[in-house]
Amino acid sequence: MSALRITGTTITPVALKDPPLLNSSGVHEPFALRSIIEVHTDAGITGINEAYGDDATLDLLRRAAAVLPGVDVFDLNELSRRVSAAVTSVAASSPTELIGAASADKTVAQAVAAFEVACFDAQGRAVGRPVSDLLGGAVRDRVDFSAYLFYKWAQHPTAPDDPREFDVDPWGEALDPDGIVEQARRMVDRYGFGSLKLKGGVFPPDEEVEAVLALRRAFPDRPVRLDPNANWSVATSHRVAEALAGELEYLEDPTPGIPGMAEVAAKTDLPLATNMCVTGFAEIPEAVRLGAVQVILSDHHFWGGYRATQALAGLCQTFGLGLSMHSNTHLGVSLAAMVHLGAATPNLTYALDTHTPWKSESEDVVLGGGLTFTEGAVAVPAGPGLGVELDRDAVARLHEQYLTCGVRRRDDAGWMRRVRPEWTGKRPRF
Ligand SMILES: O=C([O-])[C@@H](O)[C@@H](O)[C@H](O)[C@@H](O)C(=O)[O-]
Ligand SMILES: [Mg+2]
Repeated sequence: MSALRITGTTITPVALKDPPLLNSSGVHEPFALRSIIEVHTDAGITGINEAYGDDATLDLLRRAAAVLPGVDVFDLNELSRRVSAAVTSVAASSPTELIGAASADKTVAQAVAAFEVACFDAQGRAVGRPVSDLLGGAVRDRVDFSAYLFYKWAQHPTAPDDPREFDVDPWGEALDPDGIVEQARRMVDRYGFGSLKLKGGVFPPDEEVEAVLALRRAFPDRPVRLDPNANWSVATSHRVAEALAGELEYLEDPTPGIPGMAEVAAKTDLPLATNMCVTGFAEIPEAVRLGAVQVILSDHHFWGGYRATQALAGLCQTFGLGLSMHSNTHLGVSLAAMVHLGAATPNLTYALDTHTPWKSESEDVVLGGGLTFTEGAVAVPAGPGLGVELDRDAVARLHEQYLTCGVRRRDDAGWMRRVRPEWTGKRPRF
C-alpha cells in the first residue's frame, strides 16, 4: 500500500454542558471545552480524534497542524518529530485542572497525542482494521469502567453580573454520604458499573471517610477508590489512610508532590495512585526511587498518545506498578479512543475512569450518540479505525455552543468564587 499523506487538518472547538461537579479546585463550569480533530489525506480518508479545547491547546494544535501536510499517516515517528519541532518553543501550560505540573515535554506530548490518534484512525480506515488491532491486538473484547461519583450541587448558581439560568441536570444534589450512595445506586442501575470512584477533597476528610464507608456498606462487592486531588496534608493523609485501611482499591493523590506521596506510602498498605504527581516520563524515576506511587493513571491525551502510553505500560510492568486510566470531561470520540487503548494494553487491569455519565445524553459528536455501556463495560468497536463516525450536525451545534458559552479555559476555582468570593482553590486545604 502506498503512502497516505496528510493534505490538511480541521480543528473544531466545541463546548458541552457540564453539571456543577465539586472538586478540590472548585466547581465545574456550566460548559466544558473539547476540540474535534480531523486529519485529511490524499486518498480521501479522514482520521478523527478528540482533544482539549481551551485557548492555549487550540493555539498549540494549530501550530502543530501547520507542519503536518505531506506526512504519511503511517510514519508516526516523522509526525512526532515535526510536531515536537513546531511546538517546543510554546510556553508550557496545563489544558485542564488537576493533572499536575505543566512542562515543556508535556505540552509537546499533548500536541503529538492529538494528531497521532487521528493518524491511527486513518490507518485503521485505510486497512479496514480496528485501532485495537494496530495497537497489538485486543486482549479483551470489553473494557470495564468505574462509576465516577462526585459531590455536586443541584444547579449552577447565577451571579449578579451573569443572569443566565443554567440547566438543571437529572442527577440532583449530592452533598453527604446518603446523597453519594443514592448517586452511586442510580449510576450502577443505569450503567452496571462494577467499581466505584469517589471524587473527594471537597468536604472535611472525616465526612468523605463516612461516604466511602457508606458506599462499602451499600455495595460490598464493588471496589471503591477515593481521589481528593492532593487536598490533604501528609498528616491528614496518614489519618485517612488508617481510617480506610482495607476499604479501598486504591487511594488516589491524597497529597501533593512525589516526596509527600512517598511519606504517605511509607505508612500505609493502601496502594497510592496518581494522575497528578506523575503525569510525564521525567517524573517516573523519582517516584520509583521513593516508592511514592503503586498505580499510575494513564491518559493518552496528555501522556503523548497511544505509543507513549504503551511505553508507560512497559515501565509500569518493569517496576511492578499498576496501570489505570484517568479521565476528564469528554465526548464519544475520546471514549472510543480510550476503549481501543484499554483493550490492547494487557496490564491495564483496573476499570477505567470516565466522565460519560455526566454528559447530557443529547450532546455527543458521534453518530448514534456514542458507544454504550453494558454491565459497566464498553464493547471494543469492530469497525475500521476508532469505529465511530462524526455526527456533523452535532459538531456544528456544539461548535455554536462553544462560540456563545463564554468559556475559553477551564477555571473551576473562578466559578467557585462567584459563590464564595474568598475561595482560592489552593491545596492542601485539609
Ligand atoms: O473532573 C474533575 O473534576 C476531575 O477532578 C478531573 O479534573 C481530574 O483530572 C481527574 O478526573 C482525576 O482523577 O483527578
Ligand atoms: Mg485523580
